[in-house]
Amino acid sequence: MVVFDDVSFGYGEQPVLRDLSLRIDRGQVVAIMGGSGSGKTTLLKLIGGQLRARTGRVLVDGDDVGTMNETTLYGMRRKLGMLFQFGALFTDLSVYDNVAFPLRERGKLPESVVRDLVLMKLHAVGLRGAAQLMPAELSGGMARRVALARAIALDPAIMLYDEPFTGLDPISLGVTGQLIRELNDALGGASIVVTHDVAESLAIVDYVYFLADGAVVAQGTPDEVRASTHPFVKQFINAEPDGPVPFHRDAEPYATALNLERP
Ligand SMILES: Nc1ncnc2c1ncn2[C@@H]1O[C@H](COP(=O)(O)OP(=O)(O)OP(=O)(O)O)[C@@H](O)[C@H]1O
Repeated sequence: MVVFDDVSFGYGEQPVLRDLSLRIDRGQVVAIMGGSGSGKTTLLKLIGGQLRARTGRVLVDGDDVGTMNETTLYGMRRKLGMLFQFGALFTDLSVYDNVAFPLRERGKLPESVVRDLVLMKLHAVGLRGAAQLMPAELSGGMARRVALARAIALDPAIMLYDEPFTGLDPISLGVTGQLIRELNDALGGASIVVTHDVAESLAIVDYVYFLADGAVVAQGTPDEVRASTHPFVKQFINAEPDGPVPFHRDAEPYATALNLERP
């Protein structure tokens, strides 16, 4: 469903992805893990076509995103559903109208069909009973689930999740993880979960890629990841502050920055 074939990308002079190759097959939920600034969000933007690879190819459902024009890009994006960490709901619209929004925007659907689809999506996330509430009346976990119902309104073949677990309480965390898995299996497509949340994602994904400095440094199934002796993977799994991923970003020496080196 998604293939990165030797992809390089940078903002200006700064290289962000270096010769990155990975693939996500139909039916799979795949986690992309990596430290802050390792290029995870950039990777999602390359899939959505907001950014284009400098070298290499990004294929979505077999088509090269880098060569798409406006029209084909628009068609490709219809296959994508996105849930972002702060995927804000429209605060002046009810839960029902939030989920109906992408369906109405698409046009042509009679309101009776919109209604059935909205209730079906809300039912899938367990919130049919919240249809008439306003976003301000929802807990953080509920709001995330409504955003998820809205993201799947048009039955996307590929779901992209950017930090879906951030800021959730343990119960909402588990519910969101299970929903990601169940919706993937129900939609019959593929899902990519960009996350720092090791425990939650290992419980639901089929495969994990670890990114560091814009390259894949380790990969495997959850069982392989748990058994890995790779220093990077161990640092991540055990949440160690320092290791192959340094705590400090490269900077001038601290003493120089504080002007302590003057005689
Ligand atoms: N629009 C931009 N212009 C310039 N540099 C950018 C831009 N967006 C991101 N970067 C840089 O590219 C690198 C990768 O950013 P990216 O957002 O992909 O990382 P990330 O892995 O998603 O990080 P995090 O987990 O902190 O969200 C970072 O060093 C960041 O500073």
